[in-house]
Amino acid sequence: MTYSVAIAGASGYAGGEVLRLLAGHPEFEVRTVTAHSNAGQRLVDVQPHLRSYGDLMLGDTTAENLAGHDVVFLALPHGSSGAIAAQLSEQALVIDCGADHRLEDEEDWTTFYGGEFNSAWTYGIPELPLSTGSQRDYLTGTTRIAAPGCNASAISLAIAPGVKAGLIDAIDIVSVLSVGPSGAGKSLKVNLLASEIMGSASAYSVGGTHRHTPEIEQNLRKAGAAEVSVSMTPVLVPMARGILATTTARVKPGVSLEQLHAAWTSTYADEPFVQVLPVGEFPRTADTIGANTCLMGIALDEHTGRVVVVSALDNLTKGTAGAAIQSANIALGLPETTGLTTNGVAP
Ligand SMILES: NC(=O)C1=CN([C@@H]2O[C@H](COP(=O)(O)OP(=O)(O)OC[C@H]3O[C@@H](n4cnc5c(N)ncnc54)[C@H](OP(=O)(O)O)[C@@H]3O)[C@@H](O)[C@H]2O)C=CC1
Ligand SMILES: CC(=O)N[C@@H](CCC(=O)OP(=O)(O)O)C(=O)O
Repeated sequence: MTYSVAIAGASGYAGGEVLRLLAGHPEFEVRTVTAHSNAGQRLVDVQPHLRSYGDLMLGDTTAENLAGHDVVFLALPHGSSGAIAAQLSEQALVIDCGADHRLEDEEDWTTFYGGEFNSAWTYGIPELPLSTGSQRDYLTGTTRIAAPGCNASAISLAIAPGVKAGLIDAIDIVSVLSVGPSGAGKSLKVNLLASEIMGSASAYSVGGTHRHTPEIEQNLRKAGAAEVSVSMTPVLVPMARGILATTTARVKPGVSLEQLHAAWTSTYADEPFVQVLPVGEFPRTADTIGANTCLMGIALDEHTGRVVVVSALDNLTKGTAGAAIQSANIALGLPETTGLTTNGVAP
């Protein structure tokens, strides 16, 4: 069966990555693409790397233009997808790449985002370990999916195995991330100019203010944490895409590196897209670019009694579009890996 697909926000980075991946998806046929300021242009003129779409035109992002498709990907700014999604058929599979449907707690939404609160949809990290099973179990047959935040994916996947196995103390999780500017989208911002970014590294959302904090804590509660607190600090670095998260947590007394490595390895043993490296090896963002993979390496800092997990992923692929397509595959009962690759581009 071929599913007809519409993509809203097709002129942006996330929408562009959905389109790049869907060009190789045998079951999905992209029929409609929409944009905002770029509506009325040819897709390829706005996204010149997407040559396979020929003369496909960008329409306006309206519920009418998105209606009548089997699958709709929304890659819109926060706060824009809630209203449009509410007008789409309940039969259509809708995947929101933005944050509008990720959080379950209205207070968290108000504190970190503000504006109208929308109810949470089925969360789109299939491999996320839950106290029983994994998030995959909830995705089959769903028609509404909230794709995850990219930093939230890198940190949640890195530390949830230790929470689930009861090997770490979830009340003191600290993560510092190196992130590329494409995570901030395509719109012009002074702090994202090449002249500001090249040759410099700068922290942002410092001091517990990053919007992904409640999303990660929500994930870790579902992994089994009774109490959880996460302190995360992203650092903007000069690489177009990619995230390298270094996440640490105190281990329970007597826990060894072998136990930690075994817990992480067994959690992801059957996962095609999450891979735990052998002891002593740590991932590079370069090996994940364009791939739907999250790679991670684990160490035990015996001096401080903390596990150190280094995880890498491409914010636009496994961090957004790849996770969205993987989750859509599961929802529709297709093989989960359809249209997705574990191979990146190198160098
Ligand atoms: N970039 C990333 O790594 C990640 C992004 N996401 C999420 O995906 C969504 C899209 O992000 P991203 O692609 O990076 O952002 P971009 O700024 O690159 O793209 C935004 C898209 O939304 C359209 N748009 C802008 N304003 C409006 C509006 N008022 N109404 C409707 N459409 C509008 C733009 O159209 P036009 O260009 O024509 O104006 C463009 O197609 C966001 O919610 C983001 O948080 C999630 C995870 C990671
Ligand atoms: C560099 C940069 O600004 N990165 C973004 C990543 C955003 C993302 O993952 O997506 P959502 O906005 O959909 O949550 C950030 O840290 O907020």
